[in-house]
Amino acid sequence: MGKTKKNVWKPVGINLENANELICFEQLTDYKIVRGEIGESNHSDDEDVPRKKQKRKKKPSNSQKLQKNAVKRKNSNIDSSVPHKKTKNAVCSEKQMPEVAADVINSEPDLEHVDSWKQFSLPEPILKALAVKKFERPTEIQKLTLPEAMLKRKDILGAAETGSGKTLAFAIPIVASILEAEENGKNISDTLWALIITPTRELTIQVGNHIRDLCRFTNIKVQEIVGGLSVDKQNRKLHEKPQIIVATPGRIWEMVRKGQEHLAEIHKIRFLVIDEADRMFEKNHFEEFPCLLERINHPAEKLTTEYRRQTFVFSATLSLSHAPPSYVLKKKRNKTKQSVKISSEEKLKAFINLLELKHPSIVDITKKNVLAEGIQENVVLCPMDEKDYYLYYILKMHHGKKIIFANSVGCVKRLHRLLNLLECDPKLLFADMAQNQRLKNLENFEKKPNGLLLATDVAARGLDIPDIDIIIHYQIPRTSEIYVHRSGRSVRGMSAQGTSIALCSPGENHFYTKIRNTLGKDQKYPSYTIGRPEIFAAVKKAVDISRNIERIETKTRNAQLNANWIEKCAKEMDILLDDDEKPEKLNDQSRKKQQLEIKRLKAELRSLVSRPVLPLQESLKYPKFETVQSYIAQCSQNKS
Ligand SMILES: Nc1ncnc2c1ncn2[C@@H]1O[C@H](COP(=O)(O)OP(=O)(O)OP(=O)(O)O)[C@@H](O)[C@H]1O
Repeated sequence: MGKTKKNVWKPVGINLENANELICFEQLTDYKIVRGEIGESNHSDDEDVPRKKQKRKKKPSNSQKLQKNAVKRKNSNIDSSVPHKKTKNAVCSEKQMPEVAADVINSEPDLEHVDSWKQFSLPEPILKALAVKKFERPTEIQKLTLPEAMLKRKDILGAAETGSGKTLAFAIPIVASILEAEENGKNISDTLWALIITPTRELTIQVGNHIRDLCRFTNIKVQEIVGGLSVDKQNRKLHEKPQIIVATPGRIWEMVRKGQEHLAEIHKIRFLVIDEADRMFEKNHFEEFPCLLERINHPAEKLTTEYRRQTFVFSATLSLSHAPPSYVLKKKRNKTKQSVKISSEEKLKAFINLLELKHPSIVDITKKNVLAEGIQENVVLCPMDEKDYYLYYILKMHHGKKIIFANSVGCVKRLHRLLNLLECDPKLLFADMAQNQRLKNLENFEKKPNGLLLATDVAARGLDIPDIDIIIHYQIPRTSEIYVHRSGRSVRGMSAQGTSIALCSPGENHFYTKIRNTLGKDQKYPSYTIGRPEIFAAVKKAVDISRNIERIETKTRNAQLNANWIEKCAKEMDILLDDDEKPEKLNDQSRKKQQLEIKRLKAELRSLVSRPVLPLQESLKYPKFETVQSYIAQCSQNKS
């Protein structure tokens, strides 16, 4: 809701006999929506104006946008209070970092704050970058990985909860190794040194930015290579010969296959990182990934000790063990006549064999329940067709940033239409969307304190967006891994808290039970409570109206599409349709009637959704239900 100005409240005549806890109903008239910090409405006309103006401006290219984002991130992290002193390693030319250079070069981060990193003998530019980020001490996974990777030069299989800092655990050894090689007089400024593979484009860009942050006091070049953006532009970027490439498997393989010059010696990379490794090795996904691995591990190119490569394999669910899917189970049972459950050790062994790793260090600090500490879990058990009520209720009752996950694109699209009608301003993210739209939606979501993202599992892994309060599983995910990763979008870095709410219909109950079993939880479901039944009733009404509008609009749209298709086919085949073959179309009168009905429903809906659900100034950060309860108690005291 926006803040209101010039409010005029007018009593509304409604029968309140059965609404015990309801205080009153009023209609707000003569108001003006002012964009506020909490819950901006997408219905407001104010929002459209600058957008239209922006359209006229020449749009920046995608790569410009990405670069701008990277710069924005850099600037937001820079502590400019202390003067800068150039050091041997930190030869950062102003030409290379034009926009950040001024701040960075004039500031000398205080290395006292990063004392606890000094045990790893990190090069000074890395310590400075950590100081700028205010990362005072390593996280657990970093503490355990760095000595193995940097001092013992081991391959690593790393498993730690979501949001625990795995990116730096593999990035620091790479950057340190480049700096060390330079220090030893090697000219490797144009050498492809490390390749990092991640499963999604957004994650690739995020990891690229993260590493660029780490390299801000160096000359190291980092480049992202992802599908969906121009191949030519990315080709040009590779002509700059980046030392670190972060990529999705499909696009990088395409470029390797086509003989891209900088990738010609990909078998000589010193570091290979497979982030979200369990996802990368999933059957029928990333078909190009085995080809890429084969090229990197080409037997004819057996490397001398000089080129010994280190491989880092990371994921929050790397060692999560559970029974395979039922269809695999059935097949195996027929053969072995016994139940098969892959153990954590077997799973890790499979990665070691697939990647041909020799004596890797296994750093597995996942806890029994795998989920990140600080995530509060809840479940709503409800019939399928009531999920929309609970969803909207949760959105209305709790402030903060939220992500709604669904299993299919169709479901996400339907919810998008519904939540738009309910003025929740959801941003969409699914794999088939144009890449620039995906990035734009993510950026818009990130910016808003009460942002709402509606996504498929393309957003489930790795995305590191600060301050996400609530994750809603609109549909129960089919695997425990997805549940862990989805929920893990809410608790990032040190000392964060978040909530994961699953909407579970009777038909999904066995999936939910299986997830709980795999994650070692007991069978007592942590139930979500409806604190305000009267609000739930109002929410239900609004959802019903929206569904009604959505149903009418979808029906009309589908009928129109069908009619167009039949007519197009008939024209292409040069066939004249008989009257009874012609697709049914609404006549003018029916169309007008339908439009009036939609108009009426929309007006009714608007009056419902424009009213604040809770007349409290205070924001209801989940799960502070006691705030509502004490408000009700206070109101009834005032009444009596
Ligand atoms: N030592 C540190 N101190 C404070 N914050 C840190 C530290 N290391 C990393 N972070 C921050 O923690 C957040 C999560 O880090 P990162 O994205 O690497 O987690 P992750 O373990 O890879 O999570 P996921 O499994 O979900 O991909 C990031 O915002 C990162 O900047």
